Amino acid sequence: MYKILTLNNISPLGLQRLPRDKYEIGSEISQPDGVLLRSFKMHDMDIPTSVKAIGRAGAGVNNIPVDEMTKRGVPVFNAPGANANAVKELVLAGLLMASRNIHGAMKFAAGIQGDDAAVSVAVEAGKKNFVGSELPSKTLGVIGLGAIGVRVANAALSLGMKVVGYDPLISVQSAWQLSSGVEKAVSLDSLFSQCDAITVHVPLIDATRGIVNADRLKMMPKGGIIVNLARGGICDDKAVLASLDSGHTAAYVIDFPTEALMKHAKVISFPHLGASTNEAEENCAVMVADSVSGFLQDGTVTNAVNFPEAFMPRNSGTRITIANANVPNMVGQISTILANAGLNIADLLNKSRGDIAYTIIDLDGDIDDQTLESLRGIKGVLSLRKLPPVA
Ligand SMILES: NC(=O)C1=CN([C@@H]2O[C@H](COP(=O)(O)OP(=O)(O)OC[C@H]3O[C@@H](n4cnc5c(N)ncnc54)[C@H](O)[C@@H]3O)[C@@H](O)[C@H]2O)C=CC1
Ligand SMILES: O=C(O)C(=O)COP(=O)(O)O
Repeated sequence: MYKILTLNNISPLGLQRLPRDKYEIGSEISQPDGVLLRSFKMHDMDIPTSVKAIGRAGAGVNNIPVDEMTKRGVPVFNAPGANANAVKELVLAGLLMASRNIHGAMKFAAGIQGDDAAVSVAVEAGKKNFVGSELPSKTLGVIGLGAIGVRVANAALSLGMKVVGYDPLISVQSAWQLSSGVEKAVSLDSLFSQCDAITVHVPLIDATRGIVNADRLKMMPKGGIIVNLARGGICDDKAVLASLDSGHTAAYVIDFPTEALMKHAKVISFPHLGASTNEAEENCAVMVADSVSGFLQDGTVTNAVNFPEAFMPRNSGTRITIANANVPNMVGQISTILANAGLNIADLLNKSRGDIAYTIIDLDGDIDDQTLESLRGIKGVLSLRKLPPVA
């Protein structure tokens, strides 16, 4: 029986992938084998040593101590692209709300009092205060061309916008999906100087913290729009507020409001709603439940942010999986210990990613505790699991 601790509500469709005869799931589980979560902040949590896998039903993993888990040999899975369409749609909504002054106009309409005739007079008199502008002929800058950024860039093109993208680390898959109509910015400064609206779709990491700052906001033409549905901290909020107050920036759309942002008339605040659609919640939960169960039951690795992809079909024997430092002669030491124990390797897969390597070994026979301890004792081994033969 595997024990799964949930730290947020996870869509039932995802939890159904973990059958009750094999999984005990709950928010109060002690000594869990796996953890499923969304935005719960795990940094201050004492993560039990029983945890073998963590599954983030979403994209961003800045709420998880990934480096610490890597040192423990614990994979952290996420759900790449599973909520990207949901975020894209809210970005477009935010862009339209800002460019058509919908936020202020709705507040005005909701505040009108009187009978139908009075309402009609107020509507016709008041609408001139909310004149907006249309998207075609405007230039959108997209920072980060991953699952979300590519979808936003392609959608903005189809709405008639000129689109400029910036992502020095763009993946081959994203490059394939990106419309050829999206122009490449040579630098962030160049992107800011040519864009009427800018949207960020990068993870919050040291390199991206504060990339939208006072100097860059000044490079934008007057009346610009900033959209941040990625993470608080990617934009320097104080600088954005100052730019809104000076009249240089027209609107700031944010999915991570703060007290100061929420009070500001030119800020459109959403309550971290980007991924909150039924479809995205289901997609994320299913994807990450499959990854976590694949790892717990078979030691396979799909969509981990800190482990190499690793899949080897299961034969009927005992399987061992080992995460270790990516240094020479680890497989040599492992196979020597197995050979000395008289164990034949039926199949073996060894993959590496950065500082970590991961090995799956199917054995012809069973492995005893002493041999497992010898393997654990190899310098550089971070975690080792023995998976019973498939029934
Ligand atoms: N508001 C919400 O509910 C949601 C927010 N997000 C946020 O959006 C972020 C992006 O999500 P996805 O597009 O799914 O991730 P992704 O991993 O597919 O794309 C991120 C892109 O950022 C690029 N990048 C990394 N560092 C960069 C840098 N310094 N400059 C420019 N580009 C850089 C990467 O090369 C990659 O192409 C997530 O990390 C998360 O923080 C994601 C989903 C929902
Ligand atoms: O996937 C992400 O990065 C998100 O920010 C979504 O967060 P949530 O799952 O809605 O708490």
